[in-house]
Amino acid sequence: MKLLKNKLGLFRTQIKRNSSNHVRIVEVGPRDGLQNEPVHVPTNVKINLINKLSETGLQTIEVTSFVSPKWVPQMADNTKVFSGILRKKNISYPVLVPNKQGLESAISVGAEEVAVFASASEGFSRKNTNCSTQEGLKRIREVVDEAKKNNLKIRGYVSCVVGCPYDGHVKPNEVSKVTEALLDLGCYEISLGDTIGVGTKQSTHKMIKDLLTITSPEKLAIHCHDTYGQALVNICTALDLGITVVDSSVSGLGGCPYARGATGNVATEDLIYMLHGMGVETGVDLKKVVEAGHYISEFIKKPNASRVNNALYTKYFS
Ligand SMILES: CC(C)(COP(=O)([O-])OP(=O)([O-])OC[C@H]1O[C@@H](n2cnc3c(N)ncnc32)[C@H](O)[C@@H]1OP(=O)([O-])[O-])[C@@H](O)C(=O)NCCC(=O)NCCSC(=O)C[C@@](C)(O)CC(=O)[O-]
Repeated sequence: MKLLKNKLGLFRTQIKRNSSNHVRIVEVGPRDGLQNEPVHVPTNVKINLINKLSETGLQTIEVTSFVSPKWVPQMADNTKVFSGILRKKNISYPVLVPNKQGLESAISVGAEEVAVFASASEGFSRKNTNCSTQEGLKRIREVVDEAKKNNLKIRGYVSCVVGCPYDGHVKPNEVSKVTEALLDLGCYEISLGDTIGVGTKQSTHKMIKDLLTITSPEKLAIHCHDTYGQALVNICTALDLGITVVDSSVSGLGGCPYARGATGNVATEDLIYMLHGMGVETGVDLKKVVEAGHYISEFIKKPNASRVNNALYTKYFS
């Protein structure tokens, strides 16, 4: 009986996967990628990067964050960056906001979508936002109420969905509780952040399965840092469970300033290469993303963290 049930479950997942042959990529490089960059990245370089990314076919590009510049100095030029980019009609340009002060700044420059963030673990919540998860959710309620009055779209993040740099293992039901709270507040989608990239196929599967008891895969996105090289496997696990929105960072830029040692997100180039190889459409031109990734990696003088970029750049451009 159990075997039959498992087989049926797998069959349903396959149907879901086959019927959804498109993945929406949320490019987070300009925000999540650059926020932890020790080299000061000038405003015009950030603007050039975002404009290049806008030409690739990406539908969503997270531009910057309106957080305290005392906490994240690299994002202090948020208003200049947002105002300087060439915004295309068919692209959404969300910005990260932690509180009402950030929301007001975002609204003042014309942001139409904001992303709020809470942590499934207490330790990370305190280090990242100077408050408990519950206090954070209260702050988010204020942001969401105001954002709704201004007709903004609101995306939610849950950080530390499988592990926390301070508290260790995070239980799936803690992730589900915070996700449910953010959905109840009115977020249209929740991005599940493996902030320190410790997830494996098994822990990612367990976490998402728990979430699927309270919501549907259409409400979820996956956001994997690649610290342990597990990101693509974990993304495939999420796709198998019906998730069709994936966050990534051009050339694997980044990390979180409050999660020491964590590397960047899965590289957008690697994600596209994998998805296209699986026959999944993204609408994104890999060659143009490779060019954008090379541009920013050259500027910050770091080896490009995308293996696909390293393999393809000379092939495309020499
Ligand atoms: C939440 C706070 C503000 C609390 O920080 P706090 O120090 O408790 O806040 P405060 O209200 O006491 O304010 C302190 C000072 O900051 C200013 N301030 C306060 N807010 C703002 C604002 N919005 N914009 C500009 N300035 C601001 C405020 O005006 C004041 O200035 P002062 O009076 O001292 O001159 C702070 O902890 C913070 O900004 N944290 C954000 C940290 C961050 O950006 N982390 C990275 C993003 S999260 C992430 O990367 C994970 C994610 C989303 O990618 C998913 C994943 O990977 O898992």
